[in-house]
Amino acid sequence: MEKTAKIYVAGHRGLVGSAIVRNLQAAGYTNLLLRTHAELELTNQAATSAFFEAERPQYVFLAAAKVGGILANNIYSADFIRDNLAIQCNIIHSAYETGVQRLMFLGSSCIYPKLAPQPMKEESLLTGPLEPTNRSYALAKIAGIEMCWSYNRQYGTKYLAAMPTNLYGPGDNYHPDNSHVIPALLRKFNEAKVAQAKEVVVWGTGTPHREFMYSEDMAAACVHIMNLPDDQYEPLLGSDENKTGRFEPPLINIGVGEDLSIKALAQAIQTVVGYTGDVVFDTGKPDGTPRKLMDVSKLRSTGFYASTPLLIGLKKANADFVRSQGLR
Ligand SMILES: NC(=O)C1=CN([C@@H]2O[C@H](COP(=O)(O)OP(=O)(O)OC[C@H]3O[C@@H](n4cnc5c(N)ncnc54)[C@H](OP(=O)(O)O)[C@@H]3O)[C@@H](O)[C@H]2O)C=CC1
Ligand SMILES: C[C@H]1O[C@H](OP(=O)(O)OP(=O)(O)OC[C@H]2O[C@@H](n3cnc4c(=O)[nH]c(N)nc43)[C@H](O)[C@@H]2O)[C@@H](O)[C@@H](O)C1=O
Repeated sequence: MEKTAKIYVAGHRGLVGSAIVRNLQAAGYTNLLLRTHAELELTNQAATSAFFEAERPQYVFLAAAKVGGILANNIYSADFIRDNLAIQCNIIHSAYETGVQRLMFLGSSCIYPKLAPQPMKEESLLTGPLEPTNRSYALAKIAGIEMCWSYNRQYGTKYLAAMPTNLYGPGDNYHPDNSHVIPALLRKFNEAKVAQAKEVVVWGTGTPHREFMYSEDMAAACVHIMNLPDDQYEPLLGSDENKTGRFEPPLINIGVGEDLSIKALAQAIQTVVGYTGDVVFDTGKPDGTPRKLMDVSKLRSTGFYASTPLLIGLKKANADFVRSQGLR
């Protein structure tokens, strides 16, 4: 991407979108196209189409989505499938109509089957049943991958679907119930520390394993991939199955390649926060997928390695939480 290229970051106030904007600005990109949710409702097809017609971005990072943790996905499953299908359908089709050069659609590691072999390779897509707690969100994301693939095949577009592992970082959603595990536990341990509470309740059995990537590393990976030269980018765009007979969607995993149990994560957050009470597990809450460790060989073959160790990232994320809540 040239430094003056017009780059639309959809969802630029979210965890990932805001990190992409900071990364692009630090690298000297001067022509970023940004719209808040209030300014542009991306589930509205006419509004999205009019925006693309008027602005004609050259590159698009599609980081706008309805996002939440295990409980929100389970409870609001209709909202998750409806909003995500609409947002991605409107953006991908408008990008095609206005000649966007490259588009990166962000999915999630939950697109892979619940019991996919570990670490999960891109080729595990559509090989088995999904985790029920987030099936509606996962199916919307799978439809987004198929949409990128179909447009690439039929229209010769260059749309790539990137599948991040679980993410965390500054500006995260710290809602007590609807957020992901790291922001939720940062809130719970900090609040318990302030209140001198006897215990903190962690959901599930503590045995599931998750892989976590710091949002700044995720943004760096997205910008790195978007900037790959054609001879490295185009092989990622999927094959034409009719010609090759190969099931090769335009898919790339983004992660760090290592995971830990939720129990070990809770202990790490407890240490970072400095909470000295007990940790108990609420086994009435869902565990979700037992393990989802990404195979990141494809990403690494492009030359990208994440640089933030989990403990450093947790300290930075905790500092953001403390600052955002005015606790210190
Ligand atoms: N966070 C994570 O752990 C993971 C995230 N991902 C994926 O990464 C991407 C970004 O996620 P993340 O940054 O965490 O999400 P956030 O919830 O932090 O941000 C999403 C952004 O999208 C905007 N948005 C949502 N709905 C609409 C809409 N209808 N019209 C316009 N804007 C809208 C939000 O604006 P507003 O807040 O104003 O509604 C917000 O700025 C998503 O595709 C997600 O699926 C994948 C794996 C893990
Ligand atoms: C990114 C990813 O995020 C979701 O899937 P998930 O990986 O299950 O994410 P999670 O962060 O919510 O939970 C991870 C684990 O942690 C446990 N856990 C403990 N205590 C809390 C807690 O207090 N809050 C939460 N949310 N989880 C907790 C929880 O029980 C689970 O075992 C989907 O949205 C999915 O669609 C998706 O894409």
